[in-house]
Order: sequence, then structure tokens, then C-alpha cells
Amino acid sequence: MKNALVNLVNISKSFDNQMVLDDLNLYIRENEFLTLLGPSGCGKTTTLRILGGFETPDKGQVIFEGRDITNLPPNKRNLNTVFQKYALFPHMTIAENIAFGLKISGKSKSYINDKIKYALKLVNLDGFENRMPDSLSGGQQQRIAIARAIVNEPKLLLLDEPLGALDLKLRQDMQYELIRLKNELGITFIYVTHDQEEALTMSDTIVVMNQGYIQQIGTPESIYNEPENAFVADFIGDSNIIGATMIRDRLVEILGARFDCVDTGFGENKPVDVVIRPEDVELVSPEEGILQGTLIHSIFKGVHYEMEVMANGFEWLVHSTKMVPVGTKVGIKVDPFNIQIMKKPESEDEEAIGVNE
Ligand SMILES: Nc1ncnc2c1ncn2[C@@H]1O[C@H](COP(=O)(O)OP(=O)(O)OP(=O)(O)O)[C@@H](O)[C@H]1O
Repeated sequence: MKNALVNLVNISKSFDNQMVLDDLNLYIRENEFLTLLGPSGCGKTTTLRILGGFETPDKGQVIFEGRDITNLPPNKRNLNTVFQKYALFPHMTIAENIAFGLKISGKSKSYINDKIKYALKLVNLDGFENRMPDSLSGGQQQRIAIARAIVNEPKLLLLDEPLGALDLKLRQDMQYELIRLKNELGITFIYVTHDQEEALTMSDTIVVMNQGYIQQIGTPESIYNEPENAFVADFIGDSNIIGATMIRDRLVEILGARFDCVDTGFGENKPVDVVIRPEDVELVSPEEGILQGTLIHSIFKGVHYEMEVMANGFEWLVHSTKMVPVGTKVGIKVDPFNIQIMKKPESEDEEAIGVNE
């Protein structure tokens, strides 16, 4: 694949006869921030560990800059890994922690000192050289772990839920720092998380995984706005996922009412699933609505109200900046561009398999 820094080719991996990854293919471009996103147990960490050399696949190859590195140990790969737990050496100072890998590779003292200064500056912790790890906050320790990884100038940085142990505010600050670092350093980041908001914030490319299969690969915008199946739609953000019938091109029947849409090519009178994001549901007067319903629940969330509207037997999730009292009769309208049509999976198996390209 052109411009690919890493290719995972037909990777399969089982543990105790349980298939964890099944014929996974993925390419990662140079200077890309790629996130593996999915629920617990879907195989994200196993994929990362295979990339890092901590796990060997049963089948398939890891190609790095055109070279097969499937059987190379981690320290022979031009990459570094940062795990969720900070894993700093507790008896070493911050400077010694950062210097560890460089000392092993025999770098000179002045080179190492320069690198320590440079790395501490990059992670906004100038002057921390002589501190001990246990005198640092969780967020600071994780920054040191990142500093320790980047002084080795890897081509690829693997990050396994590195912000998972931090509280929300710190996590958000660190997300911006990681994006800045990636842009400054020009290295490729592969990031594992089960937090969809984190993935949407940070990534150039998101790989949504479920049960060992890739469900969809795309930019945050395309994954959010054009989910390819109900799993992706449900996993990424809140959504209304409703069984519907495609009457013909650009016309879909949802809960007995006909909505204009923009999708074509699903055939006539075919069962489909539609996804409508809560912020795309317009509440209007009952006469103006395509569907009529009653507001049954509303809570204020700061920027918007999170509401539920019961209409034709379905509880619609609605985000609106307008206050509407509970019990109000409302109409529902949706802009045709905001109705996303998805092919209905024919079986449970197909639902799990998705688009592993
Ligand atoms: N060394 C191992 N031995 C046995 N089973 C394993 C091993 N490593 C992973 N597994 C199993 O493989 C499956 C996938 O695990 P993996 O850690 O890749 O998932 P994950 O998507 O990263 O989940 P999480 O977000 O919880 O870390 C899980 O069912 C896990 O129990």
C-alpha cells in the first residue's frame, strides 16, 4: 500500500482456542494518528501487542517500512509503547527514567542530557530531572512515560489507553498535548481506547472494532456521520437506530411515516436500519411534523436539553437547545441529509463481521 508505514496482513490470533482476531488487515500511513476503538475484549490490545512484538500472531504478517518484522522482538522494532500504567522505575529519578533506553543503546552522556532536557520541555515538565516518580501526579507520570518513549525517536508510538487512569479534566488536557506532540514530532501514533469521545477528538483515522473484526475505518467525521452499520452507529455517540423500509430511492418509511432522504441503491420496499442523531431531530408543532409524539423526559445538560419523545411506539432521543415542558405534544421532522440508511444485517454473524477490508 502506497505510503504505508505499517501493514497488518491477514492477522489471526487465538487464545485457548478462542479466536480473538480473525484475518485482520490494516495499513497505517506515515504521520497518522490512528485509533483502535471498540468495547472491552474486542481485540484492540492484542492488535497493539502484535504490532509492538509482545505477541506473535498465529497467522499473518506485520510489515514495517516494507520489511517483515512479524518475528522480531520489541527492542529490534523502531517503535515504543506507552501503557495505561505509568510503569516508571520507582527507584530512579525522572532523568534516569528517561535516560534508561538511551544508556542501554550506548549513547554519550551529553547526548543523553540534551535529550532529557528536550523531552521534558516537550511534555511541559522542565526542571523535573531530579524528582522521584512517586512525587509526581498521575498525569505528570504519564507524561514522563511518553517523554521516555519519544527520546528514542521511534517512527511509531503505540499507546494503550495511556490516559485511562486520569480524571476527566486531566485527560482532556492530555488529549490536546498528545495531538500537539504528534504534530511537533511528526511520528505515527497508534492509540487504543474504548472511549469514543477521545477517539473522535484525537484521531486522523478511527478503526472501530468488535469481536475481533474491523467494523469500519474512517475519519472521525465519516465514522460519526456515516456509520456503516448499527454497531458503529450505536457505539459512536448517541443515536436513534430504527428498523425501517426503503420505499424507493430517496424515500424511507420510518415507524409508518414517510421521510425524504438522500440515499439510493437499497432497492424498493427493502428493510433497512436508519440512524438519526439526537441533535438532528427537529421538534416542531404537531401539524408541521412528519411524526407526532409527546415529550416524556427532559434533562438540562448545560449546552442542550437531553429529551425523549414517544412517537409511534418509539422513544426518540432528542438533543435540543430549546426548553420544552414535559407532556407537550410535538411534531418530529428530520432534514433528509441527516437520515443515514444502513443495510440490515441478514444474520447475527454478518453483524459481527462488518467490513474487514
Ligand atoms: N494472554 C492471553 N491469554 C488468554 N486470553 C487473552 C490473552 N490476551 C487477551 N486475551 C483475551 O482476548 C480477548 C481480547 O483481548 P484484548 O485485550 O485484545 O481486548 P481489548 O479490546 O483490548 O479489551 P480492553 O479494552 O478490555 O483492554 C479477550 O477476551 C481477552 O480475555
